[in-house]
Amino acid sequence: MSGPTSVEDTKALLKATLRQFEDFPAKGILFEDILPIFKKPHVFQGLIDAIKHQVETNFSTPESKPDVVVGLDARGFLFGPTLALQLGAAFVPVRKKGKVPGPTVEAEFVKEYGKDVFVMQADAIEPGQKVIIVDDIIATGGSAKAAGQLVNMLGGKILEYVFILELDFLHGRDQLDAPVYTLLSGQPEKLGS
Ligand SMILES: O=P(O)(O)OC[C@H]1O[C@H](OP(=O)(O)OP(=O)(O)O)[C@H](O)[C@@H]1O
Ligand SMILES: Nc1ncnc2[nH]cnc12
Ligand SMILES: [Mg+2]
Repeated sequence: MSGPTSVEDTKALLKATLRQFEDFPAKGILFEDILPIFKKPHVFQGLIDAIKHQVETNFSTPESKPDVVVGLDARGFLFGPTLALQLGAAFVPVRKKGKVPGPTVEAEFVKEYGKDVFVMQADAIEPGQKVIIVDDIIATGGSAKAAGQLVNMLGGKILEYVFILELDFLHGRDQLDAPVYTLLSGQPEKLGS
């Protein structure tokens, strides 16, 4: 079949493309592997088209259109820049500590299997710019919350958070200060359940 794929078809394709690995990177974690998406151009294209459609539907006027897509180091970098180009928006990376020169802002966070520090260049976002924050997965929400804190520190206005997959039993979205859009949700609460 050729031509554009519907959002429902894209969700089914994404679900069929993700892989799970038990006990990675730590015992008890069921790891959701998104990398196979990028081996299949039609699945990657469907992902971008579905998110673009959602953003353009919800923020359709020139006044509401996003100025910036913020992507989270590292897996948010795999599709954030492509999405930004498609939306006619800038791309700004949130990086892990130790990689970014010049004046920066920082936020510490705890995630499903560890803790880290996110950093953004202090001139990356202008006050009042409208921002969409993207990442592959929301688990506890610690990473996305920290990214949101950085955007807020620079005076950006967060329109929404976008994820490919939500591990909904961890209720990560409850930590976030703007609407959340995810294409897929769900995961068994415990390995083997
Ligand atoms: O909702 P949370 O509990 O914060 O977890 C979600 C985050 O964890 C993973 O990143 P990770 O830093 O592990 O790896 P990456 O560098 O490959 O993106 C994932 O890509 C999300 O960014
Ligand atoms: N279970 C999981 N699989 C992949 N990435 C993750 N990031 C946080 N939890 C994750
Ligand atoms: Mg990540």
